Amino acid sequence: MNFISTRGDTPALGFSDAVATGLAPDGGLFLPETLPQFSSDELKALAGLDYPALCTAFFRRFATDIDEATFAAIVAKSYTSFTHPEIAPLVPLADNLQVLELFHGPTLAFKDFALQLLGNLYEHQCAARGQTINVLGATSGDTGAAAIHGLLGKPGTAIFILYPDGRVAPLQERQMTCTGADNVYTMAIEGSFDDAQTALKDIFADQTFRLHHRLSAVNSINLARVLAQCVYYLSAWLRLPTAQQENVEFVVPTGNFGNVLAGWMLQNMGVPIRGFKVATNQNDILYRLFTTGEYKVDQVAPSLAPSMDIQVASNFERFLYFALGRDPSRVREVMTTFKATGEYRFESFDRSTFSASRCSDAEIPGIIKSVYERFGYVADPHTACAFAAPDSDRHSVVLATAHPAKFPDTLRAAIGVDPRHPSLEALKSRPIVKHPVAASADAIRAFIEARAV
Ligand SMILES: Cc1ncc(COP(=O)(O)O)c(C=O)c1O
Ligand SMILES: N[C@@H](CCOP(=O)(O)O)C(=O)O
Repeated sequence: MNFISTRGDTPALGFSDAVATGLAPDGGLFLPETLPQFSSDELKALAGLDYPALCTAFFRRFATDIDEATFAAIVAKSYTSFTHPEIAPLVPLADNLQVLELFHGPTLAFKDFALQLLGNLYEHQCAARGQTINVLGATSGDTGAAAIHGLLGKPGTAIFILYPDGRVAPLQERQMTCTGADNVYTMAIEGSFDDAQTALKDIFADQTFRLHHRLSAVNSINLARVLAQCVYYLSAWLRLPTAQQENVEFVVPTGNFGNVLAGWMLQNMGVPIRGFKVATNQNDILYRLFTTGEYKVDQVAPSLAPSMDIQVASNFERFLYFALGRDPSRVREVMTTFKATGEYRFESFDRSTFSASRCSDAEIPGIIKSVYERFGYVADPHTACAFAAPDSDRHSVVLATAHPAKFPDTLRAAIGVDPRHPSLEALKSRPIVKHPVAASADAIRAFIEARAV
């Protein structure tokens, strides 16, 4: 399987090279050249596989340049650090409502699903190619921690994480800055996640720097992230009774649009999912897109669901590619206009698969309370956004994207509960090590230059 850039000016690459490259050199995002199709017989054959076996079977369609036994071993290792035997349990709340819990990995957020795997893939690549690798990511809280824990102490790797200072939750910051690992560098920048992500893309666009440092990406600009996230949708879908399978809507707390895009890509591979609800916080650019057809950037407003405080959603470009009939020249045109004006209006696009909801900060505590009172379920503030606009005519599976213990202040204020997790408690007495760096590509480049392996 080859992977092509949404902007069409990069030669197609195999899986391992596309993963190592991260952002395509033409500024676009990699996508599979064609989306493989799963027939209903093939789907039936996947039912009953455990999570690692399902993940391996799914990736056979994509990671065709890694032999199956090697890939299976990488996958098996990646999911041993999850504490729930089902890896991604489906918790019933009502007849037509379930929660897909995605927070049983080492950093208690859905990012672990892809970043444990990516960390092990990088380790495999370093060994196979006899090279070191420097990994760069931007985070609004969870990707950074998960990426760091995917690569912690792995020989031949260094990891550089940009995050908006003061705009991630205190325990998220501790997960990144209290590791004590000497291959981890956390850069606290002034500004928002969008500022961090813009600087990161500028650095990846600098091919000389990227190639010199063998720089790779851990954000969902990396196609391996999105593919690994397809697997938990598939796993959940396969576990639903037949009547629910075709009527299911996944309700997805959304920021950078990687999570819900993964589900949508799986639907486009022939898995008959009814639809997806894009659930935003008060940073509602994607809510506005899917209700009006207009994609228009606004100021990022810090919220109680800080990891979703994003306006410029990276994976919009992948969606755009499909929405524009897979025409890279149109993607280039739209992205150039968008960069200059901060807006784009679709004349028409089929958004029937998507519904959308948004949730203000004023609403989040009330939703946490009502979910707790109605179902006895403790939802973190991001997951709470997915409960904002319940549907009655379909089977809803809400994606619980983070463990509530990461956000104790909001939980205490909403329901008087103080959720704790031993891995987070252990961090509270450790020293924070972070590096203030200006949110400019030059300053970040200089920082990396001095520390890269
Ligand atoms: C807890 C949590 N929920 C939801 C999201 C949004 O996911 P995505 O950026 O893939 O849309 C994030 C960050 O990405 C997150 O950390
Ligand atoms: N919410 C994310 C932001 C980055 O998203 P990604 O999926 O592109 O890595 C975070 O927690 O860092």
